[in-house]
Amino acid sequence: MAKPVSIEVWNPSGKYRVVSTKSMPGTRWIDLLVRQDCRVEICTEKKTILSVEDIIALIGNKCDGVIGQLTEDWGDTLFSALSKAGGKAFSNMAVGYNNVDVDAATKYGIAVGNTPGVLTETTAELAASLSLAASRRIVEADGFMRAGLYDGWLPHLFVGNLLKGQTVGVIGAGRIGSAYARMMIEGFKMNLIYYDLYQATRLEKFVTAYGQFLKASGEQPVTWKRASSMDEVLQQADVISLHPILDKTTYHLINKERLSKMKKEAILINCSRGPVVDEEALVEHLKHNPMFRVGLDVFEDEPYMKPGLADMPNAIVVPHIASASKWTREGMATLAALNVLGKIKEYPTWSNPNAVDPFLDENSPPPSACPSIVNAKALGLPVSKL
Ligand SMILES: NC(=O)c1ccc[n+]([C@@H]2O[C@H](COP(=O)([O-])OP(=O)(O)OC[C@H]3O[C@@H](n4cnc5c(N)ncnc54)[C@H](O)[C@@H]3O)[C@@H](O)[C@H]2O)c1
Ligand SMILES: O=C(O)[C@H](O)CO
Repeated sequence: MAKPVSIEVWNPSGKYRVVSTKSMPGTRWIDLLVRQDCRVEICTEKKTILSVEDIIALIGNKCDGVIGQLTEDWGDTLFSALSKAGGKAFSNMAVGYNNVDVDAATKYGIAVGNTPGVLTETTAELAASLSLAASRRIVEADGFMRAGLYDGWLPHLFVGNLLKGQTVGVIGAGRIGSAYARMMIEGFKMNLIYYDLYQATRLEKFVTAYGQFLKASGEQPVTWKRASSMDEVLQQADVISLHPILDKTTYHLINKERLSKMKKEAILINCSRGPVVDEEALVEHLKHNPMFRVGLDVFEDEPYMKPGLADMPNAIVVPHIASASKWTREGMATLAALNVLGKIKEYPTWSNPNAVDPFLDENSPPPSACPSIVNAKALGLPVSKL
């Protein structure tokens, strides 16, 4: 028998039971659920990653919907348990949902929500921060200062790379990849080369217009190129940032062979998902190429790092914090709660999950719609006309 899991309860007499596997930032998400007659149960277990068994215990015999986290394994077992408990909806508090078996959810008629849009700029800002930190060796230099090693200015001390005029490579030019590209182009006047399965038309138009503006101001214009293969990006770019989804096509997209195609002094940034990079091959590459640098927010076996990575001075590592701004995390909690609430209330799905601002305005009630349901089509859910 599954052991009991500790919880905090809001609105005990609410008609619909909604479980959140973690405490989430802000209180708006709780208020919105409570106002619509939900009893909200928040798991208060101390351990960071809940097991399938823990979550089954949380779901119990009657549960209308669950808000879960990207660290949890939402497969057939959990969707079967949720369906038996009368559940209709699950939402990840994340845009990525590689931890969710969407087909299994669809089989049980359960909607799967995610939280796009609200974290686009925040995640892109961390990728940009890592790009700067790696190119100017900020973390190494900080450690040097704190160790009391600085004894005066020297011409060779922590010499890094100038970004201006160099080429930024983006692999996966979707929402976040495009926002990152704009930051690097507008901020540092870098040229763009990108690879995606689809054409990033808006991004191309932006770079063209910005290039014309620079030219008209007597400056060197920036340029863009859509690469016909990923290797073209790897060979030509000075800074490469990875922003695809994680699926079978992107698993170990960056491996030993592909690393060897990159420039010796290139910078690689990963704020997508850890398994997009073969981390063992990366550690070897870092060892043999001291001027090659990486900035990593995500890891292949989170929360662990592959042996040797933490010892590499040419690696900057942060613990999956790319979306960690207060506004964004509160917004993610709101979108996840509204996905679950909307399905319970049989609201239609929002027509454009990239335009979620109306759900985030704290001064007005959110639209009566589910902000983003990834299996809406498969479930035949209606689309909002709002
Ligand atoms: N580190 C973090 O905290 C953090 C935060 C947000 C998102 N993410 C990750 O970033 C991912 C992207 O988010 P998004 O909102 O930009 O999604 P998105 O769907 O807008 O963009 C993903 C892009 O990847 C492209 N793509 C898919 N397969 C590809 C392939 N084989 N080769 C090249 N491109 C491919 C798609 O065409 C799409 O343009 C999420 O799925 C998530 O895993 C991480
Ligand atoms: O996919 C996501 O949303 C991130 O990994 C966490 O913000």
